[in-house]
Amino acid sequence: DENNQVYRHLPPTTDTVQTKPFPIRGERLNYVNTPHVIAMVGLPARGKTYISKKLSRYLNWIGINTKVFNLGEYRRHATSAYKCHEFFRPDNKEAMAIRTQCAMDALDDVCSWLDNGGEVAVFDATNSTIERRQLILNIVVKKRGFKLFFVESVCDDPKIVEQNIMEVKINSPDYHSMGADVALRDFLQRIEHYQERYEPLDENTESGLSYMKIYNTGEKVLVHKHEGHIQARIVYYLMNIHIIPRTIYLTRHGESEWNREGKIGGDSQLSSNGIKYAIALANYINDQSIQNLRVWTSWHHRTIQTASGVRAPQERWKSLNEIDAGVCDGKTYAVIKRDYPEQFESRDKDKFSYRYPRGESYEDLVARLEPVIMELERQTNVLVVSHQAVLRCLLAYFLDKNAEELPYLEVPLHTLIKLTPVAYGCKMEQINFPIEAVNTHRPKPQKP
Ligand SMILES: O=c1[nH]cnc2c1c(-c1ccc(Cl)cc1)cn2-c1ccccc1
Ligand SMILES: O=P(O)(O)OC[C@H]1O[C@](O)(CO)[C@@H](O)[C@@H]1O
Repeated sequence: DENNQVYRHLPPTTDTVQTKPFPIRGERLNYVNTPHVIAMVGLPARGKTYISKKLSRYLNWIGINTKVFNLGEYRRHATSAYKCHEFFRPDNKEAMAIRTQCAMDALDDVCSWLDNGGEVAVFDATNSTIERRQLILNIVVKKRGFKLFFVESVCDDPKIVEQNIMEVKINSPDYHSMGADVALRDFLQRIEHYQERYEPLDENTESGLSYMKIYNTGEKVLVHKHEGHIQARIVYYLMNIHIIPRTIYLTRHGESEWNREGKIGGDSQLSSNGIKYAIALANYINDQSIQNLRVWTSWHHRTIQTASGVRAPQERWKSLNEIDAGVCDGKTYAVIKRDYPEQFESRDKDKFSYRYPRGESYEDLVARLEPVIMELERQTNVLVVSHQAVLRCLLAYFLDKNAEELPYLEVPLHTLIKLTPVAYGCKMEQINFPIEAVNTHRPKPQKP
């Protein structure tokens, strides 16, 4: 029924008292959104936070309400300024007590978040012993009935571990008052303390757990008893990401004839300004001599024309086509406001979910763009030539923008967006080409 509830027995017939059948007492059968806990496992500097943040960004973008709970933040909140690695000695009883209490507090917050609308909680911690994983199982599964999936990152490549420490560890609050070399040495000691007690996931010792082991950033993965749709999606996503340095370029097509007339949709030609942009873009990109560059366009003429001068293999993606405005295709906003006043008004009320009659919503666009994002994660250097609504969706993924902000992101014509993955996020640069173009951006109307 409408709550995605699955009933073992037929709901009570309509002639009984209650108007809506109520779920079977005490059992969560709504398999569609059974709350999930993803618990990370691994030594420090194995990319656990990187995976946690990236996975959370992806799940939120596809509409699964996800939040990361980082144990390091709880420890920093519970203790005075970090001194040195001694805190992490396994025989440091006082510190161990604080660390266990922090874990309990974090798990408390995980459970209350999942009780209040959260769908996936990522517990970002080392969780490096069987004892700690048993504690999580008892609280999350046995006591609360949530699903639990462990994700272990195993990495014995010293170069990658060092890259991690230099990129994200020595800038962490723990080391803000130390020099880089002191911080590096201290952190390596910290890893030693965890190494002494580290018990990797192994089906011989923890046969009942659902988990995946990722070796050396995805070179090899082992999946053990994963269950359900969400866990399968997570396995698939984590098998597709990589940390090879690369750049993703995003741009709209050059100004089109219908842009000039204020008409939405269609498949019109580039205007003379748009042709100038196509030439300038091709010169700029060709001059960069970007290695192994791939160019992706939509099936619309205006994007194919815009990319035509770029010397690189080109692919046409139907899923990069502009949002389908249905009955409003080919109309200006003024005509839509005149002919479909109630549609026009309701669109701005909830622009993300609003669907044009016989057309699409931004929500529909995100679903159709998920395979594009998945393939972008697998690639290295790509130039995407697409459209205003589509680029808003892609930008929202890379910049972690929510459904409220997404439909109003500024993506002007004749602007090349350059995205470079850094540490836990993306650096964005905008290259504005000084070529005349109309402004197609409609800001959110101010509430009266
Ligand atoms: O396995 C690692 N070991 C050390 N470091 C790592 C990783 C991964 C990583 C792990 C699993 C997957 Cl599916 C992808 C990346 C990312 N990172 C990372 C490197 C530099 C900065 C921030 C994070
Ligand atoms: O969601 P918005 O703000 O109407 O922008 C999407 C519109 O932008 C355009 O690409 C150009 O105006 C139209 O084809 C499309 O309908």
